[in-house]
Amino acid sequence: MYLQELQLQHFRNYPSADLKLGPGINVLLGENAQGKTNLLEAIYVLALTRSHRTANDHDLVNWEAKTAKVSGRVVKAVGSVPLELTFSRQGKRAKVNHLEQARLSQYIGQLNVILFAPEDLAIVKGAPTVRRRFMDMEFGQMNPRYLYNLSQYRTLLKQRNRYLKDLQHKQNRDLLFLSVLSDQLAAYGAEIIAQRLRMLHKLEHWAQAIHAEISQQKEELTFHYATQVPEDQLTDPDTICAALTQLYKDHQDKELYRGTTLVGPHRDDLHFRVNGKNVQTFGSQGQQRTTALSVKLAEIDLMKEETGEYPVLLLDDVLSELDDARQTHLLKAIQDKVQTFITTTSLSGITRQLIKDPIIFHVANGTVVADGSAPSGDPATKED
Ligand SMILES: Nc1ncnc2c1ncn2[C@@H]1O[C@H](COP(=O)(O)OP(=O)(O)OP(=O)(O)O)[C@@H](O)[C@H]1O
Repeated sequence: MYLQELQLQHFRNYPSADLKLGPGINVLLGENAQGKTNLLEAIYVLALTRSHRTANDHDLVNWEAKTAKVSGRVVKAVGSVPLELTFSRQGKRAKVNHLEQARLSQYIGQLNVILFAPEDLAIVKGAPTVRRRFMDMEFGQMNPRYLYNLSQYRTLLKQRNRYLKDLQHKQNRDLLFLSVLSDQLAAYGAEIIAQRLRMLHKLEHWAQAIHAEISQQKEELTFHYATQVPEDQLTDPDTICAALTQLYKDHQDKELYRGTTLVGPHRDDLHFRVNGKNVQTFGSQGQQRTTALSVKLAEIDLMKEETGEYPVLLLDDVLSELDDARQTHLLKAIQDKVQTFITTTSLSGITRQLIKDPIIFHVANGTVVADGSAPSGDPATKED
């Protein structure tokens, strides 16, 4: 799939913008703080209805305006689809084919994106919440069922936590309602865990091959899904559900004491191991970087397999962060098959091959102008 056009209205520092995009490589070129990342963010938001930089949608609205709009047209094998998102104080509205969607989960998945940013290292080095968010965002956009289970699970989790808090200080506890909530939560939790395991199994397969190649076959990357559900019960959703139900019973006193749910996919983690050792704790910087890049690159293949289409790649300031070997792998993975957006302050830093036939957009102070070729005299174009 690729994004053919993008329109912005009062989005961040753009009063308005209307871009015709290329199906190959699109370079967003400009000085610092001009709006390059804001453009990438707009594409990310158009795909996922939320930003990767802020949890507050209102940050996306231009400081001088009340409403922001992002719209675009996605071209897929089956045809093209117009998408539109509006953000205002009243909330956000999402349209597919000009029709308003009652649920955002019906909208997400129309446009698939993978964002590469310097913060990706946090997937390996950061807290478990970063890895859970990674799984939820990525698997959610590939699989509407995952998104549905997740949203049901979150609603029930809030309700169960509230009820646990209510029970915390009571002498006479009515535990029947708690067990009803536990059963419901276990059912959705089990679906999420089973889907995570299925997707992680595939992701591991692709990531392993990429990691082995980058490390010249010296390292083997493996994944381990860390959960309280016993390993021999991590099979089908029914078995996982029974295991979770048992865990809620085992942890009941502790949960009542703490007033919160201590078991389930919202507490699970994903460990990356290189040659059997947890790379978060024991890996070198280089191994951690290779792991993060392998996992992100593997997503391209996973998305293609799950959705039938290649996703759109957003590279925010990452090329300068990668050494030559890692740049080459990134390049090989996207070459001629994936629409890519790259932000950069200068073309000279980008691998020569990577900027083969790019469309260049000059970004300055909330305006963006397309340019068929790189500016003359630029170091990257001198050899042409
Ligand atoms: N809601 C908003 N309304 C108006 N301007 C905003 C809003 N949010 C951010 N900005 C402005 O957008 C600019 C930052 O844009 P952006 O993050 O896209 O920079 P960039 O071109 O990617 O720079 P760098 O190369 O430093 O990452 C800043 O000048 C900031 O003040």
